[in-house]
Amino acid sequence: MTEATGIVGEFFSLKEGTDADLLAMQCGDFYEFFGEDAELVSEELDLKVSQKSSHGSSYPMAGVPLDDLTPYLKALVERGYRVAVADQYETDSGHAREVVRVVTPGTLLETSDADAQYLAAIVADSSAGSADDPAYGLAFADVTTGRFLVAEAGDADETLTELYRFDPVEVLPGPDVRTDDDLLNLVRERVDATLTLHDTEAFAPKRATHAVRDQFGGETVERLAVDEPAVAAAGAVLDYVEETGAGVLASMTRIQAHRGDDHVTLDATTQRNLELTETMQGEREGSLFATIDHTATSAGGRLLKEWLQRPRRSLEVLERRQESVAALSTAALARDEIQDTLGDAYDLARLASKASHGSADARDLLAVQETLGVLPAVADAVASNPELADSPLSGIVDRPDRDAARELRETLEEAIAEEPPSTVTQGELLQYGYDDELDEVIERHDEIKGWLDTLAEREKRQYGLSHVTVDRNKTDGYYIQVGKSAADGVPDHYEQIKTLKNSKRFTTDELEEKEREILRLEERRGDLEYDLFEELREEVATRAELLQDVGRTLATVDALASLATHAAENRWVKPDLQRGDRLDIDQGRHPVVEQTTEFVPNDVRLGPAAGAAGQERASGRADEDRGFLVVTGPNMSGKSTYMRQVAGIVLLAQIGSFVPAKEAEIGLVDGIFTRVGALDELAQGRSTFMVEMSELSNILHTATEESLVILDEVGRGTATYDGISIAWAATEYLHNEVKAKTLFATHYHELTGLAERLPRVANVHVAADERDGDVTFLRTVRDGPTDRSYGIHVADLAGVPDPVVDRAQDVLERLREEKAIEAKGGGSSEPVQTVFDVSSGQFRGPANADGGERTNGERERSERDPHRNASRSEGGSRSSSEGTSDGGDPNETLDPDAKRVLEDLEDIDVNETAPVELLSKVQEWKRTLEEN
Ligand SMILES: Nc1ncnc2c1ncn2[C@@H]1O[C@H](COP(=O)(O)OP(=O)(O)OP(=O)(O)O)[C@@H](O)[C@H]1O
Repeated sequence: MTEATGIVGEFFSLKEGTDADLLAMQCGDFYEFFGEDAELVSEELDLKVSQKSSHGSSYPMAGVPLDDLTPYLKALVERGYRVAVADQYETDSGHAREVVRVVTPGTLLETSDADAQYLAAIVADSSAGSADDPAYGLAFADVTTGRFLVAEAGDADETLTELYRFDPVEVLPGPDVRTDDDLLNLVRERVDATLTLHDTEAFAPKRATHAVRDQFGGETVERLAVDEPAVAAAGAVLDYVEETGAGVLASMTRIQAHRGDDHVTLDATTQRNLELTETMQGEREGSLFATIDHTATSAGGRLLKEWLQRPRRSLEVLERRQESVAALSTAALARDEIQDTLGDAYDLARLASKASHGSADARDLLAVQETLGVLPAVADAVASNPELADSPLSGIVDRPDRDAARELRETLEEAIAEEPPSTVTQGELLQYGYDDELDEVIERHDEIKGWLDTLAEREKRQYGLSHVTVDRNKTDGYYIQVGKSAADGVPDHYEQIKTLKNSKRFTTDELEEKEREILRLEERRGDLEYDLFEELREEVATRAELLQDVGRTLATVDALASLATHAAENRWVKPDLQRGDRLDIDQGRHPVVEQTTEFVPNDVRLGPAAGAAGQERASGRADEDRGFLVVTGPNMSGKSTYMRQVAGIVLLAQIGSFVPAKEAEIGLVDGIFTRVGALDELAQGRSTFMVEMSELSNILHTATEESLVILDEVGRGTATYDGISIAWAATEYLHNEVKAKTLFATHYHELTGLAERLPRVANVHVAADERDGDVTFLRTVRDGPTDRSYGIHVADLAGVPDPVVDRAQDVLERLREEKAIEAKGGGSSEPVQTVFDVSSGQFRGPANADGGERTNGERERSERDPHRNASRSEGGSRSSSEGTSDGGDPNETLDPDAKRVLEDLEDIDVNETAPVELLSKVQEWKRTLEEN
């Protein structure tokens, strides 16, 4: 195919010169795809394929009109393709074509998504970190807004954390990273980004440093104070943006270092577990962000999301935000007014990028003008409310150069027409009075237009004609149309051009001359306006930094007003932020669950007691220093919700938000770490236990004394004894070595004993009430451990058939009575594991585990109440009601499926089976019983 000549040959040779997946080549008024590209595009976008013959061969061809390329490009890039665009231009000898741009996920400007669209680069730093786990330098650029950041990560985990936080759409791995399959696989797994191999030389430190200096100024590298790999990553990103021809370098006006130290560490797992921006099921609805987002603008929403993903550690920064939120939450009317005003604002940072790229049209500049006008309106609203005027908001609205913003707004106001068209080549973009030459053209144009508008009237009067109209169309140009009845009476100088059913069309020399002039003027006006508009657009592009400043200010006010709205509408309070270890939340609630549930508030207290009388709430012991809470309670009681609520409140406090509580004192944390159930990973085919342990390992390595750690059922991915041992050891380590504030929910009641041994460990439990076999969840957290798990009750609630529930109850009671786990061998001081032989209902010691004499447990199963099953049979399943009223062996009367389930149940060794496995067993039994 590559031997094709002519236009197809040109296509293939241009395609060969680019590493893009697809090429769209301009051919006159169309962009065409040929060969395989045509087939692929037609499949993806439902385009019609035709055949193009070229020198005896035929090639598939698909095309889109010139002006329609953008939506097709967008759709292809969003499907992960990189698309090269070749434009046609005139030469002395005809046409030539050249690739002017490669559009990729990270360089697509035409996005309709409000989220940031980061392009990232990762460079390994083998001089730092260990040889097999080096440090990394990272750069993130959002071409749609011009935002540019560099960051450093100590190891691969931190790299993934940053990637997850910025959620890039395209990643450029540096030369060393390309060969690191483990890291690349993790990147692929964690972020939904296209991986692009960009020219290795662009990552070379010298070249990259040059690029960074050229773009951001001579002192940049020193100012950023980051190591070479981060600069290399930034340089590679700049090079890539330039090479792909996105043309937005002008809007990249600033580079900032994103420092982990300024932010709360939130590893990728924690961001996911806390459902910050999407739920575990991947839905936006139900996430913390969706719950608290009341922003009026897309830039405000983007900023609020960024705050959630990057909570702060600086008390000063947070207190400033809090003060603004506090002022806005009480000044309800002013807040409404500000939010209304913000409703008129457009996304200035994105408009600045479009102006730099040269794709902004007159409506975009009008949007810039209108949005610049929002700033003084917001500033006035702030100034005229004493509470807001006294808050840090006054400083925020004064931060951009307000005079420069006003001047640019006035320039645009004088220039842009009130309702400009979306095309920029056909005039009517600019106002009268903006340019003398243009004014002359407009005046002359208006004059002729006036002459044309009154021509019909004049002709009627002068020649006594009725039914005369003057109009214009593409084929006839301007014409005088006369009704049939009057058409015979037209003067001689009328020249007939067309006969219609009820009328005739004429022209005159004078009309033709005016037509020529008006066409000439229109063309002149189009050219002149385009030139003037381009100058104006360039002027706007040079003010990119100002636009970004104003955009950021409006977004900040929007995000703060959103926090204030949520606080006011949901009775949230301002937390008292402090340095130190205290965490004292009075009647806290879960920020998301409280929206849909009658929520029972709960207290939490961790860290040193204040000693004041008021601190006796949660524990009743004001003097203790508790740093580690073991949270027990029945299944479904609310343990996870309680712990997530604590993490959520701390996180909200550290973005400057109010929190769902009656009162809260919060010692700032440097990181929030969570490890919660990993059932979701099972679906991805990873070992649950392996995932659980690597997450635990990460926490034990990374958390510090100032961190908050949430562990939900660590150890349940393995057999009970292993699980308990791991949970026990992890608790000791977190308590003694790491000293992080920790909440640990567990079903291992053995762990509650740790409170006796470790001074800062305390037990709390989520209470449930059991009366006559019915369990009521109270959702209240109380001090002390719980004694039971009520798991069987939950199995019952979930619809597990009665015989299974009853049998489980039976086994449980026996285990309790016989204290199986605590049993000791006869006379020996060594603990001996005892096996409960479910078929005989007896306990056996290890020596005779194969069926010998029993050493523990005297009571025979037959001694037990044989009617137990019958007592639950009312309304129960068929097998239970058939079974047990005659006092014989209940199993005898069961059908074969139910028997098989019971046999299975008997075979299973509860202590040596992972809970997850048990759960799937129960599901299998349930299915078997339901099917018959
Ligand atoms: N304080 C509360 N007020 C009202 N509803 C609550 C409260 N806490 C939890 N719930 C609700 O109770 C249900 C169970 O909560 P959760 O999942 O936290 O229980 P759990 O004890 O962690 O369960 P398991 O041990 O089975 O994992 C959820 O539907 C939750 O919305």
